[in-house]
Amino acid sequence: MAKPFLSIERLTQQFPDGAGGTLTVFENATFGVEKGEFVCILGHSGCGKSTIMNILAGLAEPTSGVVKMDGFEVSGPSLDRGVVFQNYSLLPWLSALKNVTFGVAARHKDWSKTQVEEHARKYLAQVGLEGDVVNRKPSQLSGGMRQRVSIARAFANQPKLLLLDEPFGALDALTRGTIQEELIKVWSQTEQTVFMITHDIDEAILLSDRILLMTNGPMARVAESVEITIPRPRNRTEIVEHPNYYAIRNHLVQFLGQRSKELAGQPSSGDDHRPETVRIDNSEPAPEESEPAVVPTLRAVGD
Ligand SMILES: Nc1ncnc2c1ncn2[C@@H]1O[C@H](COP(=O)(O)OP(=O)(O)OP(=O)(O)O)[C@@H](O)[C@H]1O
Repeated sequence: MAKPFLSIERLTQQFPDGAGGTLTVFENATFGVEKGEFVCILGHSGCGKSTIMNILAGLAEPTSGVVKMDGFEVSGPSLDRGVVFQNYSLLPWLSALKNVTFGVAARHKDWSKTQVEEHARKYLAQVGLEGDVVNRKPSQLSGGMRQRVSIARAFANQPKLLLLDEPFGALDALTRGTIQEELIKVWSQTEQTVFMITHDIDEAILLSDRILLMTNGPMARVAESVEITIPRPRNRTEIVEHPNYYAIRNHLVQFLGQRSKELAGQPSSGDDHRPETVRIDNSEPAPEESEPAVVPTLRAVGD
């Protein structure tokens, strides 16, 4: 089988537990991400999502296991992997525009100043930042605007892999909704590969091609890969009308509310440690002469 663009193989992370022992946060995490795919990871606090993200970014080393991108092992940070954190991480002394041109100029040393600026302005405009506002410093922008600059900066650098660590976590619901749609727009125009952490189930369904589900830590693992069988383009108001929406949502809620605990600490069933693929599709006619479809038990559990 061909290797995916991004391949995470048997990643294990241990830390000292503070009492002289060892804490195994996750064990043998194994999954792939295809080129151009948008994948979200969901799991309870402490299962190791940010640790996985830091390893993918090259900011941390796993205890064991490897990450390969385009066939090469990832080690150390690189312009090929862009990261957007929750807390914006903009350079406070530079304007919004300069925060974006900074990376673009570093990546395209042969471009003229005008070329760099046009490129940066194009990405800022895609997230709704046009005109004089791009000359403001981060302290003169709202939280939502700052996060828009972070997203524009990340996409403008055109990394092979974009890592988003709860990029909307600090935003109010309305701003969050608008920026989610802007993110979809930029992503669909660039076809970049995105790996994102979120705690928001509806956000994950809206944005993802696939959602990875982690069991609770310690000894967490990536247990399921849930396909989002809802066609694009998607928008927040119409997506809930799709026949698959609540079936997928209930499956995710049930996993996070119940199965993530039940499966905690259990080793993966197969030798390859890959997550089980879950495909829920009520919009397809049932194929004839096939096994009866396994319908996941639906159970309402509060978030
Ligand atoms: N440098 C470190 N040293 C020791 N323990 C650490 C270190 N970094 C993370 N941990 C521990 O590893 C576990 C996983 O942390 P991580 O931040 O990756 O979880 P998470 O799933 O992203 O959580 P959240 O959803 O709350 O952000 C936690 O128990 C945390 O205390």
